Amino acid sequence: MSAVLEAHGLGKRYGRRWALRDCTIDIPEGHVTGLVGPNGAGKTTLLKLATGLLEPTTGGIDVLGGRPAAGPAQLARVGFVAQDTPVYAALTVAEHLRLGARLNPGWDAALARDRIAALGLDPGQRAGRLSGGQRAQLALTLGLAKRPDLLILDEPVASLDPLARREFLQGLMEATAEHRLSVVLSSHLVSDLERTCDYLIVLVESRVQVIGRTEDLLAGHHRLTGPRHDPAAPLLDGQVVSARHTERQSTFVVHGDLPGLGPAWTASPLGLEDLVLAYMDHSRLEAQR
Ligand SMILES: Nc1ncnc2c1ncn2[C@@H]1O[C@H](COP(=O)(O)OP(=O)(O)OP(=O)(O)O)[C@@H](O)[C@H]1O
Repeated sequence: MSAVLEAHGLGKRYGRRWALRDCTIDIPEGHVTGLVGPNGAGKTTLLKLATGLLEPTTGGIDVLGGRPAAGPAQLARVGFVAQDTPVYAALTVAEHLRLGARLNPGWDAALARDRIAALGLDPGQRAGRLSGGQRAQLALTLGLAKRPDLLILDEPVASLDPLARREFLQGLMEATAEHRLSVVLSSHLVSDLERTCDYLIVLVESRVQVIGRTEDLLAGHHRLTGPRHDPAAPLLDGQVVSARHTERQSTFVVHGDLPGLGPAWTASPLGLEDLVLAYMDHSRLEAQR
């Protein structure tokens, strides 16, 4: 299966500060990939490198087997909805669709029209008068009607209320199921991605912490809980993602095969949010510095 996005040793520096470092990524086609990380982690930088809006300082990145924005054919295959869902405030919804038709060779006019109708948007309404959620939906419609092979969305739901968020992500999932489409979607909220994404990248402090299919990641991580300072504590060489201790108890998030556990220890599965939080754990990041 070919990669929609492949990066090796990718880095981007602004002045003396690295926004992205040593980034090695391989995303196979056909996935909805969640790019998760706190504010300032480097998510937008990675997405801009993928769309050719930025040039790498180190390493390289291929998108759909070619250099980002290498030419008209490559540009037509990648859709990008930037942060804050940019639309033209003075143009109406219908004018946006006409502009999309003029700018994109593979424009699917029926898809755009039907989606706008299904959303109940008034074609004569100026985009500046739409709500944040409606603007996001308009921007998503423009991205989908371009009929790209890869759609890149930078924090598309950040400004939406929970209901609008759910509707937006639902619309995105339906669209990806209907048209053969890979999606990379950034967010700093894991709960948004739990239902939507089947591939995950956790990016913290400019570095990729973990990447893979969500079901493999969830199957390959456990929470271990047991007594603190236990001489019979499990051997966890190199497996610990995060460690928390109270006076009496230790809790570890570990990856890989479960070690042998003494009777005082329990292992339990992790949810996606716990997994992401473990990789964001501050003490883990301290150790990387
Ligand atoms: N044009 C720029 N000039 C200098 N530094 C920048 C520039 N753009 C981003 N940075 C820095 O690079 C780092 C990564 O920024 P980036 O926007 O990629 O993060 P992010 O994960 O998308 O954050 P957010 O969730 O807040 O959007 C930050 O420390 C940011 O301050």
